[in-house]
Amino acid sequence: MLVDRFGRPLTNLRISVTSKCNYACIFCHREGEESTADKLSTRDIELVARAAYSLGIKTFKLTGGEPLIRPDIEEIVSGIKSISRDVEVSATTNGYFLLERAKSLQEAGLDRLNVSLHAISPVNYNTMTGVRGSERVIKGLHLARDLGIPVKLNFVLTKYNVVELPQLLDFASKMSFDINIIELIPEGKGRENFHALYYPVEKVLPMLAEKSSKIERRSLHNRPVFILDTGIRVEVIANYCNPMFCLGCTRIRLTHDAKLKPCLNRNDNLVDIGSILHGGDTSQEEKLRNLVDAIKLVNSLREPFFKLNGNKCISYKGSLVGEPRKI
Ligand SMILES: Nc1nc2c(ncn2[C@@H]2O[C@H](COP(=O)(O)OP(=O)(O)OP(=O)(O)O)[C@@H](O)[C@H]2O)c(=O)[nH]1
Ligand code: SF4
Ligand code: SF4
Repeated sequence: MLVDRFGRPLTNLRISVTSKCNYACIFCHREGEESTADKLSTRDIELVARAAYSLGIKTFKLTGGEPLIRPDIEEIVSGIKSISRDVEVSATTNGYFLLERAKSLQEAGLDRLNVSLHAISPVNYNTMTGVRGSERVIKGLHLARDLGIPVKLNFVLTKYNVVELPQLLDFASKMSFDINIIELIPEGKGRENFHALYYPVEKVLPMLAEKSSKIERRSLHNRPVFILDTGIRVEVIANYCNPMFCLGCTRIRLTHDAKLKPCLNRNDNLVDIGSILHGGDTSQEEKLRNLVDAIKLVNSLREPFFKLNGNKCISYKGSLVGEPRKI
């Protein structure tokens, strides 16, 4: 397994299979990517995943844009699953196409799903996403549950939807779904709308603590996990000014335009693998060798975005950001 200069193992590859999306969320960070043409074929994705697996990466997350927009998303899943039995493939989706695709994704081998549900009320859902889709997504969620696909609900916390949180906890508890409560990050639309939308996650922690019997910490990002009395797990994702979070980062990204990306928040240290995947007449073995070298290079470029300096939080550039978060 690869480990970076800061002692962080590399276990996880997030693959943005497309930059296209049928939603217009007011906080979208677009995985920190710049919007350009999609360049990854089904075969390209499988090849990169094979190279990653040979370096000890066994966990793969399909993201977008909206991954279920791809007509070949099932082939992408089965291609990665064909690498080995110990590979996990999950997807993060807005859930709009679950009704049509949940069954075929399960048949392709998808292990689990993260589905965004930023509000249950149709009006607030529409405000958050620009789409009248809550009822359809909730139907898709029922189908996923009936099929036995493990689901985590993603809830980006903002001033607009904080009122929805108690209802969401009830819904998730009834459905036996876990939850990610995600603090807004100043990236993409989240940067443009930050001051209008930002709601600090600390303000909802007392409510979670009151409903919980136990609090654990996950190794990924050292995220706090509240185990609710109803049995579901609620993870809190608060990256901004949080050196503990970056210290637990075990991921790299493959962008929709064929670049390896060491950090969600940076675009200045990408490794372009377009020429390895698409350049000339090289054999698959040679492509795989070159991809392995590219992943090693990206691992050497990994660096926590936020770091602790004494009792202050600094960015990777060394500039002072503020007081480190205590979550
Ligand atoms: N800054 C930062 N944020 C991340 C990172 N990974 C995930 N996030 C945030 O967490 C949100 C939810 O991510 P998901 O793709 O649903 O999955 P996850 O919970 O991170 O991963 P799993 O536990 O494997 O399902 C993303 O939209 C990001 O806002 C990361 O490496 N860095
Ligand atoms: S947050 Fe997800 S669903 Fe919303 S616009 Fe961005 S990619 Fe689409
Ligand atoms: S280093 Fe920090 S900001 Fe960058 S991807 Fe990892 S957790 Fe996210």
